[in-house]
Amino acid sequence: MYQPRLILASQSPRRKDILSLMQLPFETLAVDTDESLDPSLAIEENVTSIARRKAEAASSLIEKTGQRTVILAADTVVAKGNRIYGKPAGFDEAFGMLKTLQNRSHRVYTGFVLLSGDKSHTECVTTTVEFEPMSEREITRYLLALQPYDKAGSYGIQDPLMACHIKRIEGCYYNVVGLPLSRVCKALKAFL
Ligand SMILES: Cc1cn([C@H]2C[C@H](O)[C@@H](COP(=O)(O)OP(=O)(O)OP(=O)(O)O)O2)c(=O)[nH]c1=O
Repeated sequence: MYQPRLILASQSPRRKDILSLMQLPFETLAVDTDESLDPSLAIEENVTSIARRKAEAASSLIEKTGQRTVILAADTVVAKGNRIYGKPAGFDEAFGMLKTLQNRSHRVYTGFVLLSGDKSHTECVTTTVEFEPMSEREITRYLLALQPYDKAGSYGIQDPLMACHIKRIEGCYYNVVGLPLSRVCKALKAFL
C-alpha cells in the first residue's frame, strides 16, 4: 500500500512518544521557530499559528522527492483566566507559575497543524486540569527534582512527583503532554 512520508516537526521527546503510540512509521525534524505570542490573538489562534509556523518551517527544509509528505506540528500553552504560561526562564519564574496555578482549575491548549502540499488541517484542543494544592515546599521540591523548564506552565503532568498533585482532568490527557492523540489520529486519516 502506498504510504506518504509522515514527518513530526518537533524536538519534543513527549510528542515523539505520543505519536509512536499510533504505530505508524514517521520521522522527526527539529525546527527552530519564533514561538512568541501575539496578545491581540485568542489563545487558540496563538497556538495554531505557532504550530503552522513550525509546520511551514519544516516544509521549507524537506528535500522534495516524488513521495508525498505529511507534516505534523504542534504547540502547547497553559492558561489561567487571561494569563498565558509558556516555558519558564528558570526556577523563579517556574515557582511563580506553579503558585498561580494552585487553587483553581486551569486549561492546557494544544494547537496542531497537518500540512501536505496545498492541503492542511488546523485544530486546537483544550484540557482542563486542577491541582491538589501544593505547598511552597512541595513546589520547590518538584522544581529542583524535575527541572521542568522545557514545559509549558512549568510542570509535566506525566512526572511522578507531579502526578500525585493532579486532582482532576477533563479532556484528553495526551493533549496536556503535547499532542491530542485521538484528534490527531482522526485528522490524519484524511491525509494517509
Ligand atoms: C503542561 C505540560 C506541557 N508539557 C510539554 C509539552 C510540550 O513539549 C511543551 C510545550 O512546549 P512547545 O513549544 O509546545 O513544544 P516543545 O518546544 O517542547 O517542542 P517543539 O516545539 O519542538 O514541538 O510542554 C508536558 O510535557 N507536560 C505537561 O503537563
